[in-house]
Amino acid sequence: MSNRKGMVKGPENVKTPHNSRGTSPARSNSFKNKTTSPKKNAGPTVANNSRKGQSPDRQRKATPDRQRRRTPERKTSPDQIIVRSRGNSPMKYREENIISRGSENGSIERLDDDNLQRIIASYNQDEDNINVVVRVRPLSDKEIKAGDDMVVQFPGNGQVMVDAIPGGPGGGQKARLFSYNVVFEPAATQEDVLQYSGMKRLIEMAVEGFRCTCFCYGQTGSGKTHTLTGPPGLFGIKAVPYSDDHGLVFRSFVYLFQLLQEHTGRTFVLKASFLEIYNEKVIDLLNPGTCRKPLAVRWSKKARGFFVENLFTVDCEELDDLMAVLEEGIRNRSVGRHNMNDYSSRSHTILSVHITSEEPSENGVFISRFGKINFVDLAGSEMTKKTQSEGKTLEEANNINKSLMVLGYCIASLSDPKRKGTHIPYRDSKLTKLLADSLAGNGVTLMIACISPARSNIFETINTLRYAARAKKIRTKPVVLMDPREALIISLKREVASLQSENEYLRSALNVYSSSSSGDASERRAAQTPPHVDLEELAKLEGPQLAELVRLYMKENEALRKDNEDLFLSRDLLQRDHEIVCRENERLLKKLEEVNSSPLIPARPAFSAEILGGDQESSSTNIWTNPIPDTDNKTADNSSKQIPESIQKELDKRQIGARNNANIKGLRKPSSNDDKTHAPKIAQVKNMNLNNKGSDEESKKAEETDPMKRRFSVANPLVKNPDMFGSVISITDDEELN
Ligand SMILES: Nc1ncnc2c1ncn2[C@@H]1O[C@H](COP(=O)(O)OP(=O)(O)OP(=O)(O)O)[C@@H](O)[C@H]1O
Repeated sequence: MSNRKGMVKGPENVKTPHNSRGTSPARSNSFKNKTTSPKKNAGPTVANNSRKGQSPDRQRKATPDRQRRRTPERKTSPDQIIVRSRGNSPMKYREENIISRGSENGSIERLDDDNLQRIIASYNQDEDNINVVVRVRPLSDKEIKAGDDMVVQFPGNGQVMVDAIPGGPGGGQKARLFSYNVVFEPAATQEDVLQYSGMKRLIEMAVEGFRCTCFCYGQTGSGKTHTLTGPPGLFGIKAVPYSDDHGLVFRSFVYLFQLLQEHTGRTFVLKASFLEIYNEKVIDLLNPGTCRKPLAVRWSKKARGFFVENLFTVDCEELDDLMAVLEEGIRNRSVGRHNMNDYSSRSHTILSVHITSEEPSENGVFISRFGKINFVDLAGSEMTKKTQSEGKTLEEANNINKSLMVLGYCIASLSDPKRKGTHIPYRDSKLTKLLADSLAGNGVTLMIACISPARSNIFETINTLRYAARAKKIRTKPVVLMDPREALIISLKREVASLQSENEYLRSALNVYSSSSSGDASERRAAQTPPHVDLEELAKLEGPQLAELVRLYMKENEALRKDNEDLFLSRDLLQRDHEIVCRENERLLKKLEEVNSSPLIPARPAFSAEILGGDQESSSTNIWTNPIPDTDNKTADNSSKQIPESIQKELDKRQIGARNNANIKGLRKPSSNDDKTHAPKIAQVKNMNLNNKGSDEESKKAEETDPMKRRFSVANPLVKNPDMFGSVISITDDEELN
C-alpha cells in the first residue's frame, strides 16, 4: 500500500486508473473487493445487510480484511485521508441521513421530529438560484467538412448570442442574446471548466454537508460527456494516465481529496454509487449483474426524497477508489452510435459521492455532516430524423426525449413564480424523481448547458439556451444535513453563548464593576500587599521583621477574603438583576406580540421601549405597543416622562436606578436571533469564495487578448462577487436584438 502515499497532492501526482492499475494491484483489488464481481464483491457496504428483499449477493459476509478496515481507531499517515467505515448498507446509509446517532454518551433525549427539523433549518442557507453556465464546443471535423459555420457569438460578460435565422415561411427569427453566470467558449479547457464554473465551490459545500448536483444538459453530440468525463477512450481498455482531456468528474475528485486533506480535524467517510437510467430502468453501473436487473425507485418518508433501492455503494478510502468507480461506471454504461455521435450516451447517468464527516466538539460530542455530490450526465435530446435512429436506437431516443420532456415541464413549473406551489410532475419519470431534490429541494445545483456552435444545430442550440435560462430562475433552499441531536447541541450551545453575551451586556450596562469601586479594591489591595521577600533573604530576617511580614500577609489574606465575599455578593445580585430584567423583557415582548396581533388598533411607542431604547431623542424604537388596554393606559400616556411605579420600585429595591440611571439607558436584551456571531460555521459557508483568486484577473486577461482565443466570459455581477452560489444574477431571458 505504500504507493497510496502522496496520491492526492494535485493533478501532477495523481495516479490515474490506468496508471495505478498497471503499477498497483492494490487499487484494483480493493475495488473488486468493494463492488464489481458478483462472487467476490463483499464490500463493507453490503456485509451487514439483512433488509427484506435484499438481493442475495448483497448479503455476503465481509472478508476479514474488510472487517479490519472498519476499526475506527485505524491510524493513517499524515498524507492519507482518515476514513472510518460504518459498514452500512446503501439503504441504511440513506435512512441514517436523517436519524443517525446522538451524543457519545447518549444522554440526549429523542426530540419531536418537527422541532429537530426546525433546529436544523436554522443552520441553513437562504434561497438561492440554480447556477447555470454554458459550454460551447468547437465545430467538429464533420461539421467543418460539411461547410457548417458558427452561429454563436460571444459579446462577453457571460453572454452568448445566437445569429438571426433568415427567411423561411414564418419570416425567420431575430438574433437572440442570452446571459448566464459564465460562458465557456470553444477554446476553453477542461481545467477552465473546473476553475470557473463554480464546481469547486460545489465540492466545498458538499464537504460542509450540503447535497450538491452538477448536471450537463444539451442536444446529442454537444459535449456533455466530454465535459464531465472527457473524450471517448480515456477510460477504455487502454486507459490514459493523467491527461488534459480528463473531465470535470476526475478533476473534482482530485480537488475533493485535496480539500479533505486540509480538514485535518475531521474524520471522513466517502461512499460512491453510479447508476444509469436506461429506457426508464435504473441499472446499477457498479454491479449491473449479467442480466442488468433494474432497481426500484422508492420514496423515503424519513429522508423525504426518492432513492434507489439496493443500489450498490462503495467505500472509497482513497482517490484511486473514486477513480475506479468512475472507470467502472463508464465501462458499464450504455453507449450507442448514430448519425450525430459515434459514442452517444444512451442513458442518463448519476454518479454520487456521499461525504460523511465527523468533527469532535466539546464534551466528547461529535458533529456529523452528511454531504453529497451528484454528477449527472444526461443523455442528449435527439431529433430522430437527424440522428437517423432505428430499432433499438430509436426506442432509446424516444425514452430519452420523453424523460427530458418531463424534466423540461418540471423546470418550467419551478421557474415560473406564478406556478409556485402547484404540482410539479416529478413522478412522471425516474430521472425527475431522482433529480427532484437537486432541482427544487434542499440542494445546491450547477447546470452546465452544452451547445454546438454549428448552423445545422441552431434550433437545438436555441432550445438548450432557453431551457438553461429557465433553469436559472429556479430557486432552491440549500440545507446542511446534520444529525438532529447534534444540531440540537449546537443550538443549545449557541443559546448559552448568546445568554452569556447578554449577561455581559447587562453587567456592563448596570456597571456593577464600576471603575471606582474596582479601583478602590485594587488600591486597597496594593496598599496592603506585603513586600516581596526572596526565600534566601527570608532566612536572614530578624524575629520582629518576620512577625511584621506575617502580620502583613494575614492582613492581605483578610482583605482578599473580603473581596471574595463582595464578589460573591455582587454575583448573586447580578443574577437576581438578570432574572428580573429578563422577566421584564419577556413581559414586554409578550405585550408586543399582543399588540402586533391586533391589526385594527394603531400602534404607538411604549414607555418600556423608551427605557430599553435609550435616550428620548432617539425614541424611534422598534418596540411598539397598543395604548388601548386599560391596564397599560397609564404607562402609555406618561410614556416619555416617567418610569412606571412597579418598575421604579423594582429598580430602587435593587438600587439600580440610583446606581446606574445613566447606564440603564440603551439597555436592551439582545435577541438571540440578532446574534449572528454565534451562527455556526456551516451557516456561513455561503460566503466562502469558490473561485480561484486569479479568476477575475484571468477572465480580464482573456478578454484583453484575441477574442478568437478567449476561453470564457463571466457575467458582470459575478466579477464583482465571485461567490456564485450566493449571488443573484438576473437573466436576460431570450432577449431579442434588432
Ligand atoms: N469542448 C470540446 N472540445 C473538443 N471536443 C469536444 C468538446 N465537446 C465535445 N467534443 C467532442 O464532440 C464529440 C461529442 O461529444 P459528447 O459525446 O461529449 O457529446 P454528448 O453531448 O455527450 O452526446 P450524447 O448526448 O449523444 O451522449 C466527442 O467526440 C467529443 O470528444
